[in-house]
Amino acid sequence: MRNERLTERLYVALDFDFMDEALRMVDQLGDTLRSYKVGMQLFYKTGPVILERLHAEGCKVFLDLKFHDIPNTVAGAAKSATSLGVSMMNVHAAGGMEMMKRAKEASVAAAQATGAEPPLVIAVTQLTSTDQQTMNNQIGIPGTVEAAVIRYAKLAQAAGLDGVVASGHELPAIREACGEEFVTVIPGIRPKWAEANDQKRILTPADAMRAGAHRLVIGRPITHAADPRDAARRILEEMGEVLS
Ligand SMILES: O=c1ccn([C@@H]2O[C@H](COP(=O)(O)O)[C@@H](O)[C@H]2O)c(=O)[nH]1
Repeated sequence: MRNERLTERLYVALDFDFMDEALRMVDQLGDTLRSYKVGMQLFYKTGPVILERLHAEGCKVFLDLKFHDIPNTVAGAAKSATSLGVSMMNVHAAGGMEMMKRAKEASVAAAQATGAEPPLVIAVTQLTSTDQQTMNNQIGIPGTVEAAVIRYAKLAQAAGLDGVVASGHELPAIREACGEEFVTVIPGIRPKWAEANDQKRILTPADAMRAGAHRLVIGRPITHAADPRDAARRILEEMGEVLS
């Protein structure tokens, strides 16, 4: 996975209200980037047609709907999402072992039924917008964020999932606990020149690559930039410098 081309290791979050805006961004970025994340904001407005349009452009899609429900419902959602041809989808690790296991099994079965490559199914651990204080005092999870993330990551791995979404801060501990092959997808990425916005556990693209991230997810530093293509190029350059 680390041998993937740089452009395949950076997913741009298409957090837009309308399909036209999202497709304009894809057009603007051109061949600089071809991997996109579609989340709730856009998918709930457009439905699967946005995925068809991105696939028709030859882009890879991470469907970020963060399923969290009873195992039977999440298994059904994973089956439906797999039929949409996405290359990666996610569930909340807080849904527990059976929910995650059923999601992965349903996804593999749905892909096998059509002879398609099964998507990666990964688990969201602790959102990058939460810090220690919020986690302990509001959500009520005791201990450090890192300990909570590792607990979720080990549970996801035991459930047969392919990897996790976490912040770059926990990367070394995840690699130690779950091994090098367990996929790490890292949002909360902020180049030095970008604002943090609502993200709390942030890392620069270079630091995340140095810490061993498989894939980065970046939205606003690219999509809200005056020149998104230039922002994407600068980020890819920063990632590339670490690898060279
Ligand atoms: O812990 C998480 C899980 C998912 N996300 C998603 O990633 C992008 C980040 O966008 P930015 O504009 O770069 O902040 C966004 O779509 C989130 O839904 C996350 O940030 N943290």
